[in-house]
Amino acid sequence: MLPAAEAEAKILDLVPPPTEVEQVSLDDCLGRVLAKAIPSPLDFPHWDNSAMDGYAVRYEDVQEATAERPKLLTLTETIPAGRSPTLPVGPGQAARILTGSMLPAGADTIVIQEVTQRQGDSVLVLETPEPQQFVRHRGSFCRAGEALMAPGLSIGGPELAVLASAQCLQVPVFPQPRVAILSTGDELVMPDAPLQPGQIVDSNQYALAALVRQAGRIPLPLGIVPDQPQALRAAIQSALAQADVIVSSGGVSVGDYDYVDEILAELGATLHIRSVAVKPGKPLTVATFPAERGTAPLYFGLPGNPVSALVTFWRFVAPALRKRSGLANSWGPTFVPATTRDALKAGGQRETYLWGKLETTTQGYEFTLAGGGHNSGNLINLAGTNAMAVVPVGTKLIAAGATVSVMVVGS
Ligand SMILES: Nc1nc2c(c(=O)[nH]1)N[C@H]1C(S)=C(S)[C@@H](COP(=O)(O)OP(=O)(O)OC[C@H]3O[C@@H](n4cnc5c(N)ncnc54)[C@H](O)[C@@H]3O)O[C@H]1N2
Ligand code: MOO
Ligand SMILES: [Mg+2]
Repeated sequence: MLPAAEAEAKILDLVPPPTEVEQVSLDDCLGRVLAKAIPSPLDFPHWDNSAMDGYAVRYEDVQEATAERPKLLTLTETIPAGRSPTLPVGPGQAARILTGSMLPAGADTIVIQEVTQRQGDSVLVLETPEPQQFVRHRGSFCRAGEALMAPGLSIGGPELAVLASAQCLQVPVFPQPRVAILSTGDELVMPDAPLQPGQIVDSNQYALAALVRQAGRIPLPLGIVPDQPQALRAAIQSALAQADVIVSSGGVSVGDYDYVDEILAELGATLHIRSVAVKPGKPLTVATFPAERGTAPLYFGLPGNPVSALVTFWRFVAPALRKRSGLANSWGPTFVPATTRDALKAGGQRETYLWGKLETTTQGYEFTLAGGGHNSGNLINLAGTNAMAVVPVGTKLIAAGATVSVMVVGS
């Protein structure tokens, strides 16, 4: 059994970063990954402008202004945002300026209106400002030609704002990996089928498609595959034709109907991992197919137990998808140190994941174990949780009140 950290590193080594680039319109690129650096077409700010409502002045005119000896300046004009100044500010003059307005020639400093007194077409300055105060200088945020953003960034609200500001209407992004999802098992039926004795609903299909979609990738749910070698072979071949990553659940242990590894080998795949020292999730299969076009397809055979499938997805598949999507770094899951409110028990043989709720308190992170059975077949008490406490190999008990590493998995 491979230790979890080694399995993660091995999996990430198998995943090449994407090389193809596609152009997507600005309106459609939320959640995509930027494929190229975006050079700035212009200076940010585009021109010197005011950060406050007040008066644009020449510093030398007001450097000795006080409430007792205010400085009187003659107003040239009012400059609203969105219009160019029409007059320079000469000695003894000021322009009325609003936040975001362009600085007029000659002015170098903004005096906020709170420290002035308006007198018709003139203004009294009652305080000496700092030189150049409240001026946002042209190019001080980013100069034309410099990179606005590096490749590998996930495009969210701030990134969209930058792209829009730079008038980048077509955005270079990496193609999204297509992730085929297969459920193996003769006992599985769709949620609308009446359950016969021995049958259960294929819940993994829903859970895994949701996690793929939440990760911003495209799930291809390919349905239920019976425990028959021919059917499994055909399903994997069909998945290979459509997907970059294949995620199956079930059929990877040592049972009489666990055919996944055997079929993968028959189809020419290289099996890199067959079991990992995690609980739940031990019988995890990771394989690659020879690359026929572009990148070698990656296969994850997750264990069928519902919690095992999700834990192995969060711990191993999600990082691989992040790297495969072109994200620059931080592929691994997020682990935070938390105080556990409950005692955490484990067997000590495998790194053990116990699900529960992570909360932020004034004391820091706190973890509460989900009530009910911590059994890899129990998906019921997984609902409403957002984290997994990790009990390391060799540890059988983490006492209540002690610190534990917690993997953050959702909201
Ligand atoms: N003799 C041994 N038996 C088992 C071992 C072992 O080491 N020696 N490992 C156990 C562990 S740990 C796990 S985890 C499971 C993994 O089994 P498989 O990946 O082969 O999965 P299946 O046998 O097909 O199913 C296991 C379990 O999960 C249910 N299942 C399967 N698919 C779904 C689905 N899509 N939705 C909901 N539930 C699903 C299935 O009905 C079984 O109950 O093996 C242990 N056995
Ligand atoms: O690894 Mo299994 O996932 O313990 O139930
Ligand atoms: Mg089995």
